Amino acid sequence: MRLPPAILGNTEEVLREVLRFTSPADVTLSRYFKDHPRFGGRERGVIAEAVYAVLRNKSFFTDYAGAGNMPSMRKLALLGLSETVGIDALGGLSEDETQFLTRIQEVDRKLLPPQMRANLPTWLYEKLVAQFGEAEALELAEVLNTPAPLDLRVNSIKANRDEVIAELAKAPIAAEPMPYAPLGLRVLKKPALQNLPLFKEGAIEVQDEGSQVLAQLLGARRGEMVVDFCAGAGGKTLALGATMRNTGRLYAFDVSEKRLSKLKPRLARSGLSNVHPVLIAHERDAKIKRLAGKIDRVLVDAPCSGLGTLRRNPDVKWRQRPEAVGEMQEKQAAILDGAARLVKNGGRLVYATCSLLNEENDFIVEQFLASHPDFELVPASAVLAEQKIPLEMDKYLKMLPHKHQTDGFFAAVLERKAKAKPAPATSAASADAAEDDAGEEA
Ligand SMILES: C[S@@+](CC[C@H](N)C(=O)[O-])C[C@H]1O[C@@H](n2cnc3c(N)ncnc32)[C@H](O)[C@@H]1O
Repeated sequence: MRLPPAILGNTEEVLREVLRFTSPADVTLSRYFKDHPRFGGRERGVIAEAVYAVLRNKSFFTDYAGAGNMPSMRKLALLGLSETVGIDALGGLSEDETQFLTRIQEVDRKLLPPQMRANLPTWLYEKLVAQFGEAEALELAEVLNTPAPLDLRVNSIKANRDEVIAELAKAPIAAEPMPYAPLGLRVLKKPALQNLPLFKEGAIEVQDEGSQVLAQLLGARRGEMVVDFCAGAGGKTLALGATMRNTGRLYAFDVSEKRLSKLKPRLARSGLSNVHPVLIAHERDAKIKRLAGKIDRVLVDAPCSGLGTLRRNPDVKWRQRPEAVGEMQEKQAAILDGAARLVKNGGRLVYATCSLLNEENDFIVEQFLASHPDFELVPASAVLAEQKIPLEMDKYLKMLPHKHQTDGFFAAVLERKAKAKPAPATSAASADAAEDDAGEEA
């Protein structure tokens, strides 16, 4: 079905605003749709997808939209729309516009210069090539520039995976179990879920498979004291609460009141009563102090560049600055250090990000281990085996879009060494051992 010709002008209008990069693209789009309430669901979807297509392909599109007399923003809007719905669905195009789109469709994108093919800013392209090598960086970039699938987590407090598949099928919505997350389902199209009883009653939550695996890596158990240090709107908190079978105590800390407030309705739907949201001022807040050394498991899902989520947030690559990565590192190290104080002897601390950059991942963990000799790394491979998750990993969990069809996630499991029992001071040897122990704890 052909789209109304006016949609081109609207896409151009909102695109101009989005490409100023003064706020996240989803925020600008929601504001625009609020100001233009006449759009139906389909039109909103088409405009939003066209804007996202431009963000994903910006290097290539801007290069081709630069030449000629047609205004470049109109060309970008045309390119975004034709990428999403195809040229034939666009009504009222001039001959010039049709010719322009046909010419671009004929370009073999595989022959473009590598960075244009990757559609990444220079600084990021260079970092990814240095880390992965050019061939893999291009493979990664290609997947990062495609829309993410829709993943669900079944809330095991309310239902099991088979029940949810059967219930979705009645809608009818096709969903299949995911390979790594034991409660994960991938929905084959992208239907609206908000009005389904399954959603309203808290039997399902939208959550990327990688995020589900990451929560699982903490290994939270029934009756434990657990802290989700950077809980945000609670994506991982809800998964942890269900893993704990709604027992024990799960503190959800965050410095953002706005984000924590988004956790509240999700919590109400989930049926969990073991979660305690706590607004903290910073990672050394006095509210944290009283829990020092008492917590079994702490998750630090640290604030990061978010570059692992480009499939969902393609504007991030254009909005993020290389200098910001350095600022993030300082914050990440400080939060990890603050959170580590909570962990009891023998307890576990998981440091995680949704970044692809070693600087925010391996580097932060290595720096932490060097300055915290009372912690040691537990290889992710061992924890995944414990959790029966069929993923081949080494020291760290590294979920990658081109390998695992998830967002990019990093996680490291750190364990506070159990304090050795004081040896009876009857011999010189045991006195030496006690002294060594004291040195380690200092
Ligand atoms: C990656 S997001 C967390 C996402 C969340 N865990 C989820 O699964 O939906 C990082 C969070 O860290 C929070 N944050 C930033 N600085 C913090 C600090 N010093 N202490 C605790 N949380 C902090 C941010 O407000 C943000 O919500």
